[in-house]
Amino acid sequence: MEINTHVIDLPERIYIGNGIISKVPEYFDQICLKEPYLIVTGKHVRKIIVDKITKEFKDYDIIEVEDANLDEANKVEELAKKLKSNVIIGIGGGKSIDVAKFTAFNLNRKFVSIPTAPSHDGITSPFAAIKGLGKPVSMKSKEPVAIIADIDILSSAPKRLINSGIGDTLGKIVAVRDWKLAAKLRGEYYGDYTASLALLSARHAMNTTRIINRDLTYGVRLLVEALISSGVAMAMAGSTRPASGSEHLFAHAVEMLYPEGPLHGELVGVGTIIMAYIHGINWREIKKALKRIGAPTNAKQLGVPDEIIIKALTIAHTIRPERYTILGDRGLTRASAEKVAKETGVIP
Ligand SMILES: NC(=O)C1=CN([C@@H]2O[C@H](COP(=O)(O)OP(=O)(O)OC[C@H]3O[C@@H](n4cnc5c(N)ncnc54)[C@H](OP(=O)(O)O)[C@@H]3O)[C@@H](O)[C@H]2O)C=CC1
Ligand SMILES: O=C(CO)COP(=O)(O)O
Ligand SMILES: [Zn+2]
Repeated sequence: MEINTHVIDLPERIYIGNGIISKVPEYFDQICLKEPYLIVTGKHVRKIIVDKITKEFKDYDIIEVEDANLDEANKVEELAKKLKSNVIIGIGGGKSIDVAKFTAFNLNRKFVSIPTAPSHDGITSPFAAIKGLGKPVSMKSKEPVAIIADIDILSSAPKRLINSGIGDTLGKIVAVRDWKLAAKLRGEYYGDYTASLALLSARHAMNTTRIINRDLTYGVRLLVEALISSGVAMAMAGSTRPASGSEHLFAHAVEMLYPEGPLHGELVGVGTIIMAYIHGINWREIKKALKRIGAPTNAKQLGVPDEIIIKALTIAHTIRPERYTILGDRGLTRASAEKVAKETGVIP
């Protein structure tokens, strides 16, 4: 009899609270993380936040990444080997965290996640979106030994980044429907528990849209918890399936066609409106929620030409053919793509 082993890599410890960034050295002692450390960050985050963390470090190096791609990951890998660092720390948005966890996985080093923006659910997930590997989808990576989520820092991130995290999380409403559909039509494994966890994150994100305009700190805390549990859902499922369906395929397609475009979560938000419409669920509620917080709901606000939106809708199903979604095997015709984009108000 074949025994299927399902391995779940979860974060070991999550620190979440206000002003906790100054406690990083204390936390590292608690979980016995030893220097030298390698910090992976971006040039903006380095200026604003990294110095606050490294004040008490003695043996460490910092590397700035501009993009989450293979070339950058290779540079980080080389430096980590040279430095003989056992701990790779990602400080920043999704890009820096992804490069750090991908390198930590390849070298089998410990990975610490210090998010500076609640813009994505890669904070916890043992997956990384690394460009240059053929497909714009996530690769298996290292789970964090610790996540340090300072709500003061996360709340002071630009509003656009906060809204982006809400968009990424609302996407789970569609992702879970797509997963259920794949289970019914293709007999794909469907994990009820992880699906529920992902949906719970989306519910939290929906609540956040009602709170954040009057209580930013509380709203961000709620959002961060949602992002963390969506990442846990991915870890438990052993894939990004609970967190990424047709709405993400649309986002990836736009990113491919229009690389310097919007933030990941902004695209996922608009993708969620469109795919919810195709699923026949309450897409207006999703659109209203995004509008409430001032997140983009159409091509103009995204800064993406209408033609790219239509093209992306027609190619989205080809991005990850093995992941069945509402787009089916043949995707949308150009005429249908135009129709759904118009009816949802994404294009005029
Ligand atoms: N692994 C996974 O499961 C997931 C991965 N992702 C990936 O994450 C990426 C998206 O992450 P996202 O955070 O939106 O984009 P980025 O990491 O590219 O960050 C966007 C910008 O925000 C800046 N920034 C971050 N924090 C702050 C802050 N506190 N104050 C001011 N500026 C700040 C960054 O600065 P700097 O230039 O210094 O970095 C960067 O310029 C995509 O590559 C996506 O594929 C998304 C979801 C899940
Ligand atoms: O962005 C993600 C979840 O929010 C990861 O999804 P992908 O596997 O589609 O890259
Ligand atoms: Zn995402």
